[in-house]
Amino acid sequence: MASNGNGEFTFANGNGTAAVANGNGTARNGLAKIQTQKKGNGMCHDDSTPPVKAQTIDELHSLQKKKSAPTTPIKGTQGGAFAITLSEVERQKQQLQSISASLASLTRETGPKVVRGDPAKQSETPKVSSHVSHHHHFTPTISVSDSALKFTHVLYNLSPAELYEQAIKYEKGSFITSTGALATLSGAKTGRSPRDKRVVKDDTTEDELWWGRGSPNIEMDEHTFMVNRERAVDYLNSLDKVFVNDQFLNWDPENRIKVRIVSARAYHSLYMHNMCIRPTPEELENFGTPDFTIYNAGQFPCNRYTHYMTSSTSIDLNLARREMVILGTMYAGEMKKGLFSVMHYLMPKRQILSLHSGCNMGKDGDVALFFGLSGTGKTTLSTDHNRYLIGDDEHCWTENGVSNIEGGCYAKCIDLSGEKEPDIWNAIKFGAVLENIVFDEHTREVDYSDKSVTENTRAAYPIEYIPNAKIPCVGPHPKNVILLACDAFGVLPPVSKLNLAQTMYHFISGYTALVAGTEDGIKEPTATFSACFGAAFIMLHPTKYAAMLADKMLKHGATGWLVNTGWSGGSYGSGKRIKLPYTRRIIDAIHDGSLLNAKYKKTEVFGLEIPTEVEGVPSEILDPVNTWSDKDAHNETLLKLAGLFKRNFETFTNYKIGKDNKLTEEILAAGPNF
Ligand SMILES: Nc1ncnc2c1ncn2[C@@H]1O[C@H](COP(=O)(O)OP(=O)(O)O)[C@@H](O)[C@H]1O
Ligand SMILES: C=C(OP(=O)(O)O)C(=O)O
Ligand SMILES: [Ca+2]
Ligand SMILES: [Mn+2]
Repeated sequence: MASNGNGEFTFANGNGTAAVANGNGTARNGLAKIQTQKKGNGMCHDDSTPPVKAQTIDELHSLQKKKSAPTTPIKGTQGGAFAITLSEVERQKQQLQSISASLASLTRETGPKVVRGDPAKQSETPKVSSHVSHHHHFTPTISVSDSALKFTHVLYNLSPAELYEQAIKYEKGSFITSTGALATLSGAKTGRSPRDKRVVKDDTTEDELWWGRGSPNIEMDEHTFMVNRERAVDYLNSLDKVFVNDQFLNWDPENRIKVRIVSARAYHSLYMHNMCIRPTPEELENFGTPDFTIYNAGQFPCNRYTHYMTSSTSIDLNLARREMVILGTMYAGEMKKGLFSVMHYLMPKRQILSLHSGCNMGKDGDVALFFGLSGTGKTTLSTDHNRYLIGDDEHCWTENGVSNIEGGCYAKCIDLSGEKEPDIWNAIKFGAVLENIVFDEHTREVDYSDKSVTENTRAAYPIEYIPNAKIPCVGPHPKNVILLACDAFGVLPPVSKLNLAQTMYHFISGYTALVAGTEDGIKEPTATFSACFGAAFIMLHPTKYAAMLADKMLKHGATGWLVNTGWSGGSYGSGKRIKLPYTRRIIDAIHDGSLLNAKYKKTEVFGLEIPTEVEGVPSEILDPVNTWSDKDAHNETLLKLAGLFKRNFETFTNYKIGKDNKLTEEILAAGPNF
């Protein structure tokens, strides 16, 4: 090695001849020239790029992360860096105390000690906060349990990127797909467990809620709730770390609910980050005490020796305590739909109607609601490239119009295709959670047709991932109320115009059909009736919601429609599902008003008004009987379904709907006649 006199060194190459630098920095023999320069201190430096401003690797790594911009100081503190620091410290302390109170055992006097941050990052000096009961002052005694000595690390409102890192590092089954979504597994449960959803029956709820036959509210007592709550809290505190999300529900600022979700998995934290409304830094600063708290200890089972427990899963709602406990299921939809149940209790108390529906708005401000049970098309049809998306699943209807309860969408993605549903397809990118999908182990490309894990594969993404989402997610009073039924019998028309009594009849019935093959033992289409198209989530008697809907539809002149997104040309097995583009044409014709003034005829048995023509849809499919080759089979199936409707409605014949008997009588008469 020799200096050439101007600070450059040349290296001898392999065959003993010196490589000579040429003018443009490349050695003549093709090897890159290594340039160095003599500095004042006589040491050698590579000056092709400015030197890094670090002396050690640790220092270098510390340069990589910039401190997040300081959030604005709490109102009332005067400017100056010192004041900001103080209030920031005080605010963080209050926040930790609030979380500590959430996680406190209700039987032990002290603990847990909560500390902010990842336990893996030892360098962070812990800001500890320990919950001390109001009744006792903390004095260490021998009765202090180990759990009171242990830190609970809290990962508070992490960003999607941080949650990705947590999931990938610590949760088996977490992967990044080729489009940047986080693929996860929800474990043994890949759908909701309605038979394990319990509600505390106390003096108040006994009178207020819907109990008994048909009701989704399976009773439990206060004590059993506390047993399960303690089990969940102890489990969460035994972990290295827990995730805490403080977020909002409902885009209507007057009726916004503050929710806290304490969970054990980054997957659950990211899911709720996407599904609830995300607070701004300022809103988070002034968050205070949550209105409702979820303890998600889903990995941990409930104790079968506990009273009322009938399986290892229990989803427990205590309205008085404003708490929900989840044991024995990691299906994320329990959290979303659990909070929806809470809204179905809180909102009607304020004369606000809560709706299990999608909602979108046209360019001219016309709003449509899409009611329907799981898989009937709420998400698919409310996500419409020509309209503004207000929300895909949960809404409120107030004196002022509609508002979305959530901040995200939860789409079924079995057989999802980019051509048919481009907006949902494109929303599955960085930040989106993909549950139980199957992907290529090398390319990480998702195979949406693969049902190996479950048929109920799902994508959860923030609503702003849909390009024409309406933010804030509110709109004026609905013009059209569309009831979706996926009729696997193939006898309901693709579209019917309903009068108010019919709308109420079908709303209370809440019909859809499960198809054979999805559940063991189901050999033919099975009718499901779920009052208000969401019996699993309502808390009051269905007639309460129905009366409110009738009232609002009448007042605002909304038109009801029944749309069959299910089978045509025969039942499941012989017929086919109605093509999505046809359903979309029908929905377009409802939105643009053309269907309101079309020519109609009345069907037999159900007495439904069906149009004779819809633009872009073959006219022969509009009356189902035309599509069946075996007319006798059609008539038989039609009567069979009508019978099921009748039998289901018997439960409601003794109830009055609304203030006058006239509406009740009209609704009873609006069902099938035969
Ligand atoms: N004609 C149709 N109308 C609506 N959805 C259809 C139709 N045919 C097939 N589908 C499929 O049915 C599913 C509807 O699911 P989704 O919109 O998520 O329902 P929901 O939100 O009501 O649970 C989607 O996978 C969609 O692609
Ligand atoms: C999450 C759910 O909602 P939907 O199927 O209506 O989208 C569910 O029912 O579990
Ligand atoms: Ca549903
Ligand atoms: Mn949906």
